[in-house]
Amino acid sequence: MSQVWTTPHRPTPVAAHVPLPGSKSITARALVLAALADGPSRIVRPLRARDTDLMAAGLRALGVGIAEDGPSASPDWLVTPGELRGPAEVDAGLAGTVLRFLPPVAALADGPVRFDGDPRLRERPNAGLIAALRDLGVPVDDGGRGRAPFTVSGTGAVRGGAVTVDASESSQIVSGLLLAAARFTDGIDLTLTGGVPSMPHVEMTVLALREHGVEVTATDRGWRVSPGPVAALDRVVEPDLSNAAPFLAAALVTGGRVTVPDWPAVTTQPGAQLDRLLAAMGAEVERTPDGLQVTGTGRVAPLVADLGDVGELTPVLAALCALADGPSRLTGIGHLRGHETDRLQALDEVLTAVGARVRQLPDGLEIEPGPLRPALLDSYADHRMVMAAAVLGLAVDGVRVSGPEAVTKTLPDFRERWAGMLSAAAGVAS
Ligand SMILES: O=C(O)C1=C[C@@H](OP(=O)(O)O)[C@@H](O)[C@H](O)C1
Ligand SMILES: C=C(OP(=O)(O)O)C(=O)O
Repeated sequence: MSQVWTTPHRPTPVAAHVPLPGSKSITARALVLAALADGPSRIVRPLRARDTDLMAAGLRALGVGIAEDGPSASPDWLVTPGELRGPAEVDAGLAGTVLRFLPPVAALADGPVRFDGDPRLRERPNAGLIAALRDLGVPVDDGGRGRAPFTVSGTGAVRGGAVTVDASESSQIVSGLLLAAARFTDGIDLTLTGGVPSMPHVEMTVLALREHGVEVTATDRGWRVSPGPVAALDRVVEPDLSNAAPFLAAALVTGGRVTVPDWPAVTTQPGAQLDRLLAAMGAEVERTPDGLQVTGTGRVAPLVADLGDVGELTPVLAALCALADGPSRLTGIGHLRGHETDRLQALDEVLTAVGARVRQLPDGLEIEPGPLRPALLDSYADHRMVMAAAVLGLAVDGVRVSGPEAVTKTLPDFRERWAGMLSAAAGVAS
């Protein structure tokens, strides 16, 4: 039976340092590239959460060695590439990264690999990836649905070469193809048919490939990856800046101060854009020797922004919009209808329940704050909807959310960290 979490109400300013575990997106890329590399790689401070554990399990099912090494509280992952093989089953859970990054790896395996996952995974769009794999010479049986469940029947090699890809529904389709492409006989010359959301995540993929010694060129139509070895690489994973969003938002909502340490000076993580987005919403944002420091000024300003590059920040930013002192308009995020849930619909329901007036646009939301009221909210099995509910609960006494365990997807101890932040007296909240 699903739990219900009464989110803590906080009428006084918070003051906390909130260290955060590793980035989901960097951990996922590190695992895939290490699995395809020419020798063993060490991943230090990997995110350990449902999505990344499923990525590791999927790679193990394909023949990759992944072992824990180091202190038992936060072991490294040692990844030893092996001969990729089927038959295998990959449980993608609700992880878009597993759904889109592992089929091109499975295409390199000898034998059939079946992909499936949670009921909602079966609704997440994947036709662009399946069509591209077929065009690259890889048989995929998806029963004509363009979604999971599907079976990739690799023969141990992928021809690769020129391919035209529709990645309008997810940047992960591009990332998945690029990550495996150096191991295709002819590499890949990928042409996009249209737009692609979440460009920073594609840039993260390109950077990770280059760090592994892979030649990647941006073309005027897409990207080209040269065939060749993927060099083994030891790497330390940056903290997850998207998961910093609810904690930094707490400073804004309560007029307090939150610092997230180890904030990278340069990064491709979209969460890095929280500095400008929270500043636009009224926060004072400063990089200190400690990390990124966000201070609330007592005002939450409305936001008018295209969030197409930073879609995964939307639930928390939309929660802030419901607490702002004017109407907001968030656009460029039509693809969020294919995320863990239809996030535009879910945010409409949740923000309306706490008193906002919400209008869905084809590619976004208009949010007009209203008199706030307590409500029982649904998590829609979406980790970021739980985090959004927590932000609302700071300002609205009596916000409850069902299914809070959805946070296991990327931050299993979110509720403990949230409580730690609220109980810290200008101290460390971990
Ligand atoms: O490549 C990645 O690690 C991700 C890309 C984005 O996906 P979409 O382009 O499907 O939004 C993002 O929303 C997701 O959380 C992680
Ligand atoms: C969209 C997200 O996840 P996924 O990697 O499953 O697409 C997300 O974490 O916000």
